[in-house]
Amino acid sequence: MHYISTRGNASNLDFAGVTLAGLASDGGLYVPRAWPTFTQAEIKAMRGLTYVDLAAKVMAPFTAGSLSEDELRELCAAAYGSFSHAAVTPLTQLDNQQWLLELFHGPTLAFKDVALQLLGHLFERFLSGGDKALTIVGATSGDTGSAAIHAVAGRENIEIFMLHPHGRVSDVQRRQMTTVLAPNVHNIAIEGSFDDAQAMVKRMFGDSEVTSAITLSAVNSINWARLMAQVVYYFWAALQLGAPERKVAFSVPTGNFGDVFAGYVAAQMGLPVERLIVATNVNDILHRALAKGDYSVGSVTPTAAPSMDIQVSSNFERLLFDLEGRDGSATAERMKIFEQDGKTALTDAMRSKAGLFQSARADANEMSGAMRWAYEKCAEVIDPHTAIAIHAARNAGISADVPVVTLATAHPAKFPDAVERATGVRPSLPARVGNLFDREERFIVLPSDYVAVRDHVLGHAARA
Ligand SMILES: Cc1ncc(COP(=O)(O)O)c(C=O)c1O
Ligand SMILES: N[C@@H](CCOP(=O)(O)O)C(=O)O
Repeated sequence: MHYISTRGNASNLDFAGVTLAGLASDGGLYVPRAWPTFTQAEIKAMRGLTYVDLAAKVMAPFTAGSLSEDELRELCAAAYGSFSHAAVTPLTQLDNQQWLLELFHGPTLAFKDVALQLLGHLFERFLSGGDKALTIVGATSGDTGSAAIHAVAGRENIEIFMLHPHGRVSDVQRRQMTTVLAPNVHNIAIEGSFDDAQAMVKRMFGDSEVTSAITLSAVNSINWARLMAQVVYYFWAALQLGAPERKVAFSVPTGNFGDVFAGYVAAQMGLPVERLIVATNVNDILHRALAKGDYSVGSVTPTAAPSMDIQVSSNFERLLFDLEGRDGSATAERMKIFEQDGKTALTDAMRSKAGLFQSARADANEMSGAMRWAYEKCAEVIDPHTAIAIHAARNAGISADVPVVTLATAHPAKFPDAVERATGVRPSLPARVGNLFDREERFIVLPSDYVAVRDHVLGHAARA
């Protein structure tokens, strides 16, 4: 399998290459040269597989040339062995139509673990025996940070720098990062927003002072391997609900557009998907883009679903590339205008090509209402991000015979205050997380200034 950049001006790489590279050298994101597909018979034959076996089967076409299906299965077994539920990502029924896909049974209680536990093993495999030392730089609005840190803490030849917006993540989210005291972990609180942090991370990949000195890699969903691992659970859920004979709709709490893009990839591979519902909070740039063609950056409003307080969604570029007919120059031009002006308009033709997507926005009351509905009518305590997608799922007008699966992206105990306000229930942290509030924290605060952050990274980076 070969990978190309969405901006058409970087070397093509194999799977090992894109995993280590993270972002393409032209600023674009790597995508497979063509979407691999399964026949309906092949999908039917996946029924009944364990999560690990299914993961190896679904991902094998993407790793071909770098890892065999057997090698991949071994890595998946190691990655998913750390999950607290035997089903890895269990499916729970809410009512006659609504289902929850619980993605929070990994070590840090969010869907990020599904991909990042595997990515830790992939890094180790691709670095082993060589003399490369990797410097990972990532941005987090709360969940990627701890999942990535837990995946690489203490690993040899890797230093990780994680940027989070100072004071804008929950206490649990911050402590899940800052109480990991392994010497290769560097937490940086930025006096700015997640978008500021993400922009600095991307800028480092194009900065020759950085790239000539150290080998950079990414743990955010700009790294293709992240998305690849997230495709699996769409197959997992749909197969249990009757695929490939029956279509399934998914409702996805969305910020950086990675999780829902993984659903789009599953559909490109042949999974019968009825609809992908892109659910946003009041930071609704993606809702405006899909509903009206207006992809324009506004200012970020802090919400009780802080992981989705995002304006510039990295993976939307991967969709734009497909909507532009996989034309790298056209995508590069569009992204250049977007980076300059903070806006770009989707044509009607592009919007109609994106017809699999439907979008919705939930405000604070709608989010709380969905938490209350889940608790009072279905006896489920859900987190604020999941609630946004539940609100969208219940109001999407999907035909009653189509199951709707909401991706439950975080454990409610990550956001106890918001959950308690809505339901009266204060969820407690699972024992496996330990007592975060008794542990020492370590992080530094830096201004939202690219040079200050870059110099800090260069001063502490991994060197072979
Ligand atoms: C709990 C939670 N839900 C939803 C999202 C949004 O996912 P994505 O950025 O893949 O759109 C995030 C952040 O990524 C998150 O941490
Ligand atoms: N919500 C995310 C933001 C980063 O998203 P990613 O999927 O691109 O890593 C977070 O929790 O950090």
